[in-house]
Amino acid sequence: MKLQLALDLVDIQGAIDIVSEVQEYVDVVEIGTPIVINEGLHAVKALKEAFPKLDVLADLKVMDAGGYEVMKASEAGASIVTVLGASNDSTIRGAVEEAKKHGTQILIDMINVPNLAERAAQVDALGVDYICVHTGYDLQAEGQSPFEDLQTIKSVVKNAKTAVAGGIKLDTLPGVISAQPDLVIVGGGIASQDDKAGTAAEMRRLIQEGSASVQV
Ligand SMILES: O=C(CO)[C@H](O)[C@H](O)COP(=O)(O)O
Repeated sequence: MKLQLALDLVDIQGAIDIVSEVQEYVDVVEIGTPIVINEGLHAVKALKEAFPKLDVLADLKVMDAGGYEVMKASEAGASIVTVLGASNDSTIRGAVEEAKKHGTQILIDMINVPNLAERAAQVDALGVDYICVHTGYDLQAEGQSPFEDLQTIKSVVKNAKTAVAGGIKLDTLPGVISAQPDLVIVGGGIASQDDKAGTAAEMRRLIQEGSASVQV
């Protein structure tokens, strides 16, 4: 199980500052959609240059032109690119095909997909690397969480790895870990904390403990 730090509400320098504090505890750094909108793919390039050992995820939430968008993000240094599960299958196929040329991975974001189990099974057959349940900020504000959705995809996804995002904090992490996703995505739960390194270290410890308990 890997830990991904999502950076959304900062600029490039702010992102570098946060990652500098927590880099030893995270596996993947996400350049969130707001950063890409504000700064472009330069943000992906800058973070990859600053932290070459970390995987950088470009949260483009691609909805069309999958091949082209994945090509540009891969050229900027992204190891993983997000494509929306609500996209047409042809967009997802184009993204997967292009990703293979670059050794990049595709994470399908199932945000706002109504028929989650059915669509997750369809997307799983398209050769994607990750399928991610995600409760976005607007629904988090209405009290929703991605935890039930994670159970749903765990029961139907057979090929891809599973991921979960949306308001995960230190106190809700144990419940997430017990569902055994392959990738846990945390934004504000680390980036908005006063003690970012301490929080990330504790999350890393819990994840290692949770992964080990399943292996034995
Ligand atoms: O993709 C996102 C928003 O669309 C966020 O990066 C994701 O939800 C994780 O951040 P947080 O833990 O703060 O919810």
